[in-house]
Amino acid sequence: MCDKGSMAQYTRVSGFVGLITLQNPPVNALSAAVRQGIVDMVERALSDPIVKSVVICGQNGNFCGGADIKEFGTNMSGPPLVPMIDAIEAANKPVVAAIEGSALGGGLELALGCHYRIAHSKARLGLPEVTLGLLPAAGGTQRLSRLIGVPAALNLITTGIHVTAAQALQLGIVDQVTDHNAVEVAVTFSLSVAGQSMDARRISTYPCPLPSDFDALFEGVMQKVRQSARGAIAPVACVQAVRAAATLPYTKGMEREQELMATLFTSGQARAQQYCFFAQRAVGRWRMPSGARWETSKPMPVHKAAVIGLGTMGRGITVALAQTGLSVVAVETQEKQLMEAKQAVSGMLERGAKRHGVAPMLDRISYSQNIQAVAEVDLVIEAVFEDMALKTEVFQQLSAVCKPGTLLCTNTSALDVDKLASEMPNPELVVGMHFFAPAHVMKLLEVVYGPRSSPQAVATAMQLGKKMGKVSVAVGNCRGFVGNRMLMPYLQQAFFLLEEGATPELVDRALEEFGFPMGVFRMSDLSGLDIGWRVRKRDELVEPDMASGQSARIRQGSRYSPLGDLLCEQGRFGQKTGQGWYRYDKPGSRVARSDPWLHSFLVEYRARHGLVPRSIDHQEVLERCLYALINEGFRILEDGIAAGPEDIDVIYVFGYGWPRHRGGPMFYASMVGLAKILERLEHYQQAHPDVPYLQPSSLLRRLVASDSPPIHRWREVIKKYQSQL
Ligand SMILES: CC/C=C\C/C=C/C(=O)SCCNC(=O)CCNC(=O)[C@H](O)C(C)(C)COP(=O)(O)OP(=O)(O)OC[C@H]1O[C@@H](n2cnc3c(N)ncnc32)[C@H](O)[C@@H]1OP(=O)(O)O
Repeated sequence: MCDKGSMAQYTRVSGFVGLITLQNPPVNALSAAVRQGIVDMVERALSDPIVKSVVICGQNGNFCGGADIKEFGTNMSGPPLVPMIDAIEAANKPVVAAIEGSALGGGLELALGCHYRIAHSKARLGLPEVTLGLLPAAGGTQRLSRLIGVPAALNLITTGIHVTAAQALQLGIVDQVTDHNAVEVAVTFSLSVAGQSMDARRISTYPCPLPSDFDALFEGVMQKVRQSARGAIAPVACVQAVRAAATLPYTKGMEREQELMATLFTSGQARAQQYCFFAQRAVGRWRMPSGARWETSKPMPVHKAAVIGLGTMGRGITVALAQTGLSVVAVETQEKQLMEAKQAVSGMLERGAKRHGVAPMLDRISYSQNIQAVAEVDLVIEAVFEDMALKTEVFQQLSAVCKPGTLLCTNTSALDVDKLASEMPNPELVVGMHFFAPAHVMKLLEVVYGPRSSPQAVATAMQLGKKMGKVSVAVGNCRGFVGNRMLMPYLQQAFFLLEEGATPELVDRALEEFGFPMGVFRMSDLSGLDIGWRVRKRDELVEPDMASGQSARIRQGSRYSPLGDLLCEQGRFGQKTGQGWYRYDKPGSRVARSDPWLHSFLVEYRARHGLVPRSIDHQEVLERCLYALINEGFRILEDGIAAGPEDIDVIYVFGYGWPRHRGGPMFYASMVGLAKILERLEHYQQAHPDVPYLQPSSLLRRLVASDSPPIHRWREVIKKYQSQL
């Protein structure tokens, strides 16, 4: 007996069991139609005298990915989740959740309303609402706290982590884990408990186990959450909701959960985080200006890969490749460096394996000092020193050694990928794979294509990035690609602000209060001031052109601040030398302390250049640094280097610490209002006419002239703009 009409299919199985199957591919999200289906089918099962028990499962081996995120922000119709789940819990016949695939968010909340939960061993469970700027408001905060206790519930709900079935069993979230067909196991089990009272299985009736150090626990968690959330409101609301579970009766706790959710639901932060969710998925659907795109470009199979150069980046890339299960040939010509790298890579793999409870992939890697060892690999990632001549030489050797068709990737962060490709006999096989340090940890990968890169090469690098657990974004080739190119105006404005009267502390505080984990100066100290210095030297910016009679603060016709160069000349390279924009207790220390030397240096510098310091507030810091960065983002879109604003936003959220609850720079611009961004850029450009980065981009002007359409419609304007160029 079967009813296939709705988005929750009803079947009677084993004679007496009502089986309700959620049907909303790909993740069986709880859309209005699915909720209606569940309500109807539960009612039907409970009113059918033949049915003794009920099992709820999801189609295609996937229980439920939670509420339908696409419905948020629309006029939500259909039955609400809370009464639907309450009705399941109140049922007088046993209801068993058969969890395969994912039970996330509203999906897990639905399962918590059931009387029993049986999970397949490969299932994953969690309440990730916090990552969407929300909280689990279908009773999740109230039921989970009662079921597994406050500390464990706080951990799951404030971080949004997914746990494995085995972990869920240990925590007490599920009652049984099986390697067999979870639906069949659940059906058999449901019959074994048919006829029994379910009173003891209704989680909402459980008392919430209170930890002895209750106040200290909440205080500690709240402090931790506030520190790591950097202004995000959802994690704080999650703690408040769990506290309500611990201190209030269930119905009152539910009222508090709803109240907190109401504030989050309509917040700009929730919009930003939900935008990020979809943007992260949208970047996988890449397209190149040539028209080549993800659906029509088939990746090449990659079984064996090589890494050339085992410095910091090469080591991280080797680890990341080995962790995906690939065979890796790691090449380093310097013997000492090779020995050190072997040790470091083994350590990283062992630590990673321990953390994830898996075997370290040490035997996946073979080391060599000889580039000939890469002859049989399918793909090479070059990670040698950032020098064009050296990279060209390595690539030429690779072309001679590798089997035909091997993909040649460079991990350059700044050099011209197309120029490198043009030196090769097969330029179509060359792409950039720009990893971020540490490469085995950081989620972002920029896949850089030039005009000669083949769609297949891009598809292969994108797919490999995905396998490595990266968020891969395909971008065009230009100076700094997307991320570093946008960083240039941001850094430049920060330097100018120091010249005009700000301190590194003031600038960093403004940016950290905005939500960055580190302000620009603390970040520069961490990465090393010498890196930018080397680039500026290569660009011949460091030496003033006295012959031209121009000021020491003008280079190549534009305003320039030599502050960073002057610090480097003093050997102040940041944390590694114990001094940079801040001072550190010793080289390598991480705690940045205010440095009186630096403050006097700034005073002298301003006096020497006739600069009269003025008071600068946080608003000016944010507008100058962030709007200049955003302006460059518009230029990148104009140039077709990024396909859409989502690509830029994903790069900034996953690679540059842009706070997720602000959605990325381009989303932030859309929230601030494009007309306001334009007006402020024009204002600052008038005040600083010698700064080209403050000149508003034509695309920004065009968007404002087109009534500032919402961000999802920018691509149409960009397309029109580009077709008119
Ligand atoms: C009124 C509210 C009351 C109560 C609170 C309840 C709130 C919630 O439940 S909020 C939702 C909580 N759930 C999640 O956050 C889970 C989100 N999804 C995922 O983490 C993953 O999609 C997955 C682990 C479930 C599957 O991963 P994977 O197999 O890698 O697939 P994709 O991520 O690429 O997703 C495929 C496809 O499905 C879309 N999608 C996924 N989840 C949802 C969802 N909950 N609602 C709507 N759409 C969803 C996803 O966007 C992909 O489609 P596109 O490529 O077109 O974007």
